[in-house]
Amino acid sequence: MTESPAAVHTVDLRKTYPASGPRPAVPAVRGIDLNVPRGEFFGLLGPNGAGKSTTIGMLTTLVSPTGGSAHVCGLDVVDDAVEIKRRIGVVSQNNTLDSDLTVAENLEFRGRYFGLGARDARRRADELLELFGLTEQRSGNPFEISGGQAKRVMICRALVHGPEVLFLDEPTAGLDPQTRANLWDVLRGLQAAGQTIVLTTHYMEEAEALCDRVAVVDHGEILASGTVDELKSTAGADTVITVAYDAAAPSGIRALADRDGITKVEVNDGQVRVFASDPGGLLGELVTIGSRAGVGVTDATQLRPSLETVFLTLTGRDYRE
Ligand SMILES: Nc1ncnc2c1ncn2[C@@H]1O[C@H](COP(=O)(O)OP(=O)(O)OP(=O)(O)O)[C@@H](O)[C@H]1O
Repeated sequence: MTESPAAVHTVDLRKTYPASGPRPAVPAVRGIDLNVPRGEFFGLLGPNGAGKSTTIGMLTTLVSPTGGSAHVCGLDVVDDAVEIKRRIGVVSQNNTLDSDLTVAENLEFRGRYFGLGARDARRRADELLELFGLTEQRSGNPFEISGGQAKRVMICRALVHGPEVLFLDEPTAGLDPQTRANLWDVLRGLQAAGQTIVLTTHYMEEAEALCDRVAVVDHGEILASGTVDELKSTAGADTVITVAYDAAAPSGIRALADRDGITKVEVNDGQVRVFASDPGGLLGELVTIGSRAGVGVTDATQLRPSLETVFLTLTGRDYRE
């Protein structure tokens, strides 16, 4: 038996948006290699402007690459765009439901577009609406329901034709925490049923909560990829303590770098950042070292190992900067 091709495979994938008037060309994606096997829940994680939407745009055939190659279900995103569209479902960031149609009609029309007969399209729409707890909204206008419900309708619409890969661009951006948690449950359920899912997110905790594997993207490049646990252990298993002093950091601070359990100490004027595999008592010590030198602490944070500390370790920048 031949193995079916990977859900997503890219080699040195690139996109440079051309210059326009005074605006210079934008190298949004700068050589990305991805391999997403079937059945996986894969996440592209990065801050705003990292190139996530552009990457997903190329994989879903909406944006044409300017370099490298990308295959989805073994098909080339440039040469086989029509066939790829039949094999994938796409949920974009904004509400793209048709306001002239009811919620159910949005799904039925999509079903008809993909070749289902009227009765099958209606049955499929009803099935999905029930599965997603949207039966009560079936006759409503898709712009008169909550943001979370609209997102669920968009996911239903993307699933009408039974796509092999579901792409979601920032599915929970702008949703409140409860709605986000509900949507996470929906997505987990889909994966448990065998759906391959590729999502983009700028929420660390979303990638951690959902994804089997994650690629951390910044400035159009992959900084690191792997399971969340792999990322934490290879790229930043450290707790990161940041302390702001009210004057230049005391000179004794740098000596901490020689101690077991401390990976790195960064001093930037009054701000000190300590990366530690064993952070026990360290925060108190940073305060004490300061007060001995007559320097007070104005702010202190301690981040436990997470994708956030991974990002900090990889880029030297706070994730939300
Ligand atoms: N159509 C376009 N024309 C020119 N530049 C663009 C276009 N679309 C995106 N860009 C630029 O490409 C870079 C990457 O943008 P992209 O939207 O892919 O990032 P992102 O990680 O998805 O961020 P966000 O979550 O904010 O959408 C940014 O600098 C952005 O301004």
